[in-house]
Order: sequence, then C-alpha cells, then structure tokens
Amino acid sequence: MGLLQSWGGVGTSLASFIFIWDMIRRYCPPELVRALDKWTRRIRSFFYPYIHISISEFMSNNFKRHDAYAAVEAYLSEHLAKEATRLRAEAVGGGSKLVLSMDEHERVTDEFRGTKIQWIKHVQPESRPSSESEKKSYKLMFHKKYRDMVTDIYLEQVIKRGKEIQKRNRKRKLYTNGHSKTTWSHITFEHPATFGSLAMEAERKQEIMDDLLLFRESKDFYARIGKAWKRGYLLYGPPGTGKSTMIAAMANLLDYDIYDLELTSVRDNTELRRLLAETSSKSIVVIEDIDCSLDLTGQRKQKQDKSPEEKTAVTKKEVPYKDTEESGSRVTLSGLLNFIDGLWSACSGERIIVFTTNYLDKLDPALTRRGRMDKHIELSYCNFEGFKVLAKNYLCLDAHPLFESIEMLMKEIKIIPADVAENLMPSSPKEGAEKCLLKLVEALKHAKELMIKKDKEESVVNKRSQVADQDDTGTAICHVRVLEK
Ligand SMILES: Nc1ncnc2c1ncn2[C@@H]1O[C@H](COP(=O)(O)OP(=O)(O)OP(=O)(O)O)[C@@H](O)[C@H]1O
Ligand SMILES: [Mg+2]
Repeated sequence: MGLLQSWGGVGTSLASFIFIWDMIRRYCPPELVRALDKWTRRIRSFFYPYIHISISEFMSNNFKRHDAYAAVEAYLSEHLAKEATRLRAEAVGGGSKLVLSMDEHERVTDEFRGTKIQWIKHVQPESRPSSESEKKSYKLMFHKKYRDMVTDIYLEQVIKRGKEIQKRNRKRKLYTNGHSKTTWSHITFEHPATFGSLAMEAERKQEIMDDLLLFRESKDFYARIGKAWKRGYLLYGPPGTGKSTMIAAMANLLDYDIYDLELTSVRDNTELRRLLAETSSKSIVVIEDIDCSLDLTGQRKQKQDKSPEEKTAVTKKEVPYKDTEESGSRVTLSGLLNFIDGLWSACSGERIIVFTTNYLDKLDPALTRRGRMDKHIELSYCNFEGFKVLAKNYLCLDAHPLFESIEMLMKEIKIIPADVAENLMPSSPKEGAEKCLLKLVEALKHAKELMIKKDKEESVVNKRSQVADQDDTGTAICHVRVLEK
C-alpha cells in the first residue's frame, strides 16, 4: 500500500514538472530557454555519461547493405559470442563449421585498453506491413570520456578484424529474384564447375581465364581511364554447350557471388535499378536467355505486325517471353542499357555482367556492341579436344583405342557437350569406361545415320521442287504464248 502511494507521488511530481517545464518554454524569453536546455543536457550527461553509436544493416536510403554491419557481426561472432547466452548458429565451409552470432536484443561487453564497451543487437520490424524484412542494427555504448579512442581506434580495429574474419568464413552466394519477389533471396553457391572441367579448346579457355584475372587486378587501370570497374561478357551458342556451366566456373575462378537476374519477374525499370543497386561488389550479374527474357529486339520497333509464320512459330524458349507480356514486366531495352552503361553498376566496385543467348542474331545490336558486352564467347558443339576433357573428367581416361573412331565420327557429326557428357556418365557402378565409350560411339553412329537419312530426304524434296519449278515456268510460258496470240 505504502509502495503504491509513493509511486503515485512520483507520478504526480513528474506530471507537475512536465507542466511547469512547458510553461517555462512557452512564456520565458528564448535566451533563458536555451540556457536551461544547456543545463539540462549537462545534468543529464552527468547522471548518464554514455554515448551510443548505431550501425544499421542497411544504409539510410535502404538500398545498400552496410559493409560495417557485416564486419561488426563477424567480429562479435568470433570474439564475444562465448559471452552471449542467446545465439544464432549458421553453418559455413560446406556445413563443416558452425559460426555463432548474437541473437536479437542480446548484449555483450568488450574490453579495449581497459575500457568497457557494450554491444547490443536490435531488431525492429519494418514499419511497412508489406515489407518482408526487419531493421537490424548493432548499438555500441561506452563512457563519453573514451569517445576519441573508441571512434578513432577501437571501431577501426573492429571493422578491420571483422573483415578478415568475413574473408576467412566467406560462403559464396547465389542470389535470385525469381518467384515474384521484389528483392533478392540467396542460397549458398557451391557449384563444382571449373575451367579445368569445361570441354573447350585449352587455348580459348586460357584466354578467357586470363581476361577474367586481368579484370580482377585492374582496379587502378579502370580508375585511371575513368571507367566503371566492370566488364560485360556475352555467351552464345546452342542449348547444352556449357554457357551456364561457364558462368559457374567464372564465379569459382574469381571467388565472386552470382546474382541471377530473372528479368521476367522485374516489374519495371525502377525495380530493375533498385535490384541492381542492391548487388554487392565482387559479383557476377547474370541474365540468362536474354532473347527470351525481354522483347529486346522488338522494343524499338514497338508492336510491329508479325508475319503469320512468326505468329504461329512456338519454340521451347519463346514461352518465357509470352510470360513476360502476361506478367506485365515493363523493363525496357533502354532501362537495361542504362544499367550496363555504368551509372548504376558503378555504385560499388568490381562487377561482371554476363548475358547468355541461344540466338545471337536475335539481339538488338545496341545491346551487344563492344563496350557494353566487352567479350563475346561462342560455346559450340563438342570437338575431339573437348571430348578428351570430358573423358578425363568422367572416366579418368587419357587415351583408349576407341578414341580414334570417336575422333573420326566427331569430325562428321555435330554433338553438344551435354550429350557427350550424358553418354560418358556410367549408369551403374559396374559400368566400366569402355562400355561408356561404346555408348558414345553408338550415339554418334546413330546420329550419323539420321543425318544421312535426313540429307537423302532433303535432296528428294529439293529435286521435286525443282521439277515443280520447271512445270511452273512451263505453264507460265504457255500463258504468255496464249496472250500473244
Ligand atoms: N562445355 C562443357 N563442358 C563440360 N560440360 C558441359 C559443357 N557443356 C555442357 N556440359 C554439361 O551439360 C550440362 C548442361 O550444360 P549447360 O547448362 O551449361 O548448358 P547451356 O549452354 O547453359 O544450355 P542452355 O542454353 O539450355 O541454358 C551441364 O550440366 C554439363 O554437365
Ligand atoms: Mg544455361
């Protein structure tokens, strides 16, 4: 009872204080109010001499992740996680190691040169109900007399060590924007492809690898020539020739993340710009099957009438393009070109942009011109050299008596590397290398027979049409004679 009475007393005094303070602010001269403000600040800092610094996950414009946030998180996970009682565990290094980080609202104390510094994790749900994310931040609290030391030395060290830890524990990520999401979602990227395992001429592979490595080391060069540090690659060729595999090999070679941009899920240029501004440095932005993702070729011609053949022709790869229209994507060619040209992609550091297509001639030349797509790489049918790479990868074979006939057949038959790989893949543990090679020989022979048959049929059709042409000419001549009479 006594306690309740005393709390009631506190409440009344507080209300009176606020009332009097408001009166003073309203009716006193401004100089007096300023002086009072100054004194209240002094009194407050006397009783509460702490400074707070907040490091949010996203920059204030909410577009870009804050590098410092990730570095602080890494530092705290390694140095102070032992002290925290509520933790979050995440697997790194292919699941072989668990990294612990502080759970929300948890606090830990660090010590630096005899000073105690407290870290608190804050998680605040986003104000917008439609938003999928939360606002996360780390708050740092310390005595004001250590202000210079903490801001100049301690924080710098935390960020530096955090970045080292991040580098050590880094899991590469594959980001996607599919499934009607307006933001990126990611999974760990663990594709095993390397340039070594790609079926391609060794010389061309080396040339591409040199180009990529030179790009990675060219920060100063790009700064000197005043160009955004980015490079565009256009990979083209028939389905199953290794375009997607090469992108994975590129990411593995450079140790970059991949952003797989599904253009059909992007509503308009503004959304495209936001998504691209959210991509981080050291990344490869990929737009697969660019010819199907956007009406890039038709955008400028704007709804010209299609020929009846075009209207009826439906290939496998044209389906997504139809979806684009249905899903109402309004990304335009100029929006895409804006992004490639640098204003947006130059936001943060090294970036590679890769487009893939099965039909090079379907693309607008504005998109493929050098400077936008700096390097065009053709991935084509498998030749004998490519086959040898696959035989080594799949069967651990450098030579075999069957190689000779395979070489002969490959000179005559076009076969995609995906089909060669499929035949070389043992279908059971008992299936030996020779059996797999025989499967491939059979597949090649079968393809050859089909080719001969097709050629014969075509020549018959050609002969028939030649005869028909002659007939037509004959008839036409007859008509002329009748008219002349
Ligand atoms: N050049 C290659 N070297 C090694 N493996 C290859 C190569 N090309 C294709 N493959 C094999 O075939 C499969 C399909 O290849 P991939 O998906 O890279 O082809 P793609 O060119 O991207 O086809 P699409 O145009 O249909 O997207 C891969 O998983 C890989 O195993
Ligand atoms: Mg592909």
